[in-house]
Amino acid sequence: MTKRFGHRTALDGLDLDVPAGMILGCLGPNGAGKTTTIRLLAGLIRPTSGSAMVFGFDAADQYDAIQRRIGYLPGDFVAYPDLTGRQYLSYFAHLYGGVERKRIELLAKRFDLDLAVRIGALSRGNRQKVGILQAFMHEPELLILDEPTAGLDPLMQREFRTLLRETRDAGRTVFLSSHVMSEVEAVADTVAILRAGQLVTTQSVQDLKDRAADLEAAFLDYYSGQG
Ligand SMILES: Nc1ncnc2c1ncn2[C@@H]1O[C@H](COP(=O)(O)OP(=O)(O)OP(=O)(O)O)[C@@H](O)[C@H]1O
Repeated sequence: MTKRFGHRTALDGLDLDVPAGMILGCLGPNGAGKTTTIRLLAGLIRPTSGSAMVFGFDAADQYDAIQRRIGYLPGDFVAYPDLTGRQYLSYFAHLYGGVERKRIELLAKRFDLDLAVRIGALSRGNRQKVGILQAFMHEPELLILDEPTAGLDPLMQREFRTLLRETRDAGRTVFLSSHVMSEVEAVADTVAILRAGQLVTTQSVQDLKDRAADLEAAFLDYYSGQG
């Protein structure tokens, strides 16, 4: 895929496969094209050339065919401030074709989120939890998550990682972006590194661990173009 915004090239011929049943972590410096990739996969924007195929459907042109099968968490998650978490999630549950209320309540309990509070009155991390529930509650086959742990405290990050592993172990697929190599290392099976709109490398996390004595240093080399 190539995506241009005016004269600016956000993605420059990106060719990437996300294997089913895996967690793929997408890393890269600011402006590398991670969010653009995610928005293309989620069918929110159209590539300038090329295509994003999800379950064999064109994500932008055949969005209706994939909508209920994906869970999307935007990087800048914002929700209607006047609704409570419960009202907001019920609305989306309806759009998704129905979600068991019990499942929403269980997820909320797990993340220590009070669904009776107005979203506008929640802290940033607690708002992010509403976004996480929205993405996961209908148990989609593919999760597309833009910096999902932003704002979460360490305990909640740990809970979120457990949820990701359960999701993968249930045979579902996760594509997530992150700035934090240690986060990707902790959960992902595969890492894709973008730089300046291009794919620098895709590698299994285990391979990287085996090869690099200092993983953080290896990643920084990739980031800066030395790798
Ligand atoms: N709507 C837009 N209009 C113009 N330029 C855009 C738009 N969206 C993204 N870009 C540009 O495309 C490039 C890639 O941006 P993108 O947000 O995908 O990067 P990123 O890897 O997610 O960065 P970060 O780590 O800072 O979130 C940047 O140069 C950005 O300025």
